[in-house]
Amino acid sequence: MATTMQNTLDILYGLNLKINYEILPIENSLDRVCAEDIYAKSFLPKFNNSAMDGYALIYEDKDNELKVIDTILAGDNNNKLLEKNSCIKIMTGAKIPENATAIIPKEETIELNDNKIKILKNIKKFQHIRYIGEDIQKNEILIKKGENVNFSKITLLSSQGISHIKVFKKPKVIVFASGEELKLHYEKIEDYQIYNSNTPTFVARTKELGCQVNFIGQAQDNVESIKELIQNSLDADLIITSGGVSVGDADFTKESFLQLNFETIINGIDIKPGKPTIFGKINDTFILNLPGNPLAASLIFELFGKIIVQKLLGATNFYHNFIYGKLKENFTTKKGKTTIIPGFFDGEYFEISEKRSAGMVSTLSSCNSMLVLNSDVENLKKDNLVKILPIDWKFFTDIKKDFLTNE
Ligand SMILES: Nc1nc2c(c(=O)[nH]1)N[C@H]1C(S)=C(S)[C@@H](COP(=O)(O)OP(=O)(O)OC[C@H]3O[C@@H](n4cnc5c(N)ncnc54)[C@H](O)[C@@H]3O)O[C@H]1N2
Ligand code: MOO
Repeated sequence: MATTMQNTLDILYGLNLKINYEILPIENSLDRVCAEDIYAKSFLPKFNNSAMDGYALIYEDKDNELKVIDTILAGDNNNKLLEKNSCIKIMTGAKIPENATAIIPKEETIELNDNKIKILKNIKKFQHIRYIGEDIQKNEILIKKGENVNFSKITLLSSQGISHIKVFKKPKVIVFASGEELKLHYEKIEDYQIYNSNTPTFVARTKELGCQVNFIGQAQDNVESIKELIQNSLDADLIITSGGVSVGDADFTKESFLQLNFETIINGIDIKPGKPTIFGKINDTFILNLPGNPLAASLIFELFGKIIVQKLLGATNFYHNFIYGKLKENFTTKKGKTTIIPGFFDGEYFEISEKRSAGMVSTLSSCNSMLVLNSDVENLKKDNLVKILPIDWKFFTDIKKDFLTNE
């Protein structure tokens, strides 16, 4: 019996996986998931320092002529103290004298004779001083186990002199398809044959999502051929196949997996498109059998497969998130089934794709997101707020927009 969408999500959200880690230099850990909690080794700044090129002084002396008694450059270990009515010339980033209580930028002073300066502007106590620990406190958590390592985490790590971290190993994914009518894109085809677009699609998609992906060719539509590919893939964390899961005379995928002790976790999902989806495992290898229809396969992967990948990556943020947008046009559908609707979100409006037939291949190249409609939805009105799930979320546009926020 088919599993509801909600139960399918809960099963996937609840998958309990043991994922192995490796230790990498931080330069090579980009887009990996951190496998340990990482704490700050020291305060940042490590010492009180100047935010400006100028002079360090004792605030109370601000109205007097100040004698310049020394110069401190960034990187100097100069422990000289200020005396009454003195100042020390200081550079941005340099350690300030222990008794300094303000920094005056150079351009807000005039140089007098006798190596003296005078302050030209009002100043505030403690101005332009960057205090120890105001950026990062010693022992503060920098990256939590399960968080993605992106450029900003590299900033944290390098600022702390952390050179190597534990990250989860990239999930190993193997993708193949079955179907006598299918040929790979580098093969010659007859007019009655079809290019296999699903395999390259999921090789690309899982690579984009951070997996290590292997391509092992394509099965013929018979049990022995499919079994050979499966047996060759059981060192993977996840096998993704498409096609051959329905009830047709040449649908052998299910049978082949069952002969290899496939443990079924989900056998059909109550959703449109993509109902014939199967999910299960053989030993420690998860297997996602997507429907052959290309759009159905991709939408099911975006809604469910991506959660499996997030979990295999070791990420703790594996729940779907959404943003609200307005529906661009009125929309009517047949109720009774949870439905995945692809479309394009321009930052304000979600426009439902007109091409939504499960067998299409062209739809997603002009979509960046999707809606999931509850089974009781029949009519959605223009301007209704809808919950939009991103697919492709590098959020740029080909239209020049004013993005400034005004009061
Ligand atoms: N009598 C029924 N027929 C069908 C049902 C049903 O419930 N009863 N379900 C339909 C639904 S829904 C779907 S989805 C498909 C699922 O079929 P399969 O997963 O068995 O896939 P195939 O039959 O092999 O192929 C379906 C379709 O997709 C094309 N295809 C397959 N693989 C690829 C690929 N790698 N790249 C590009 N295109 C592919 C294939 O040529 C077919 O057109 O079953 C319905 N039928
Ligand atoms: O559900 Mo099928 O997945 O319509 O193509």
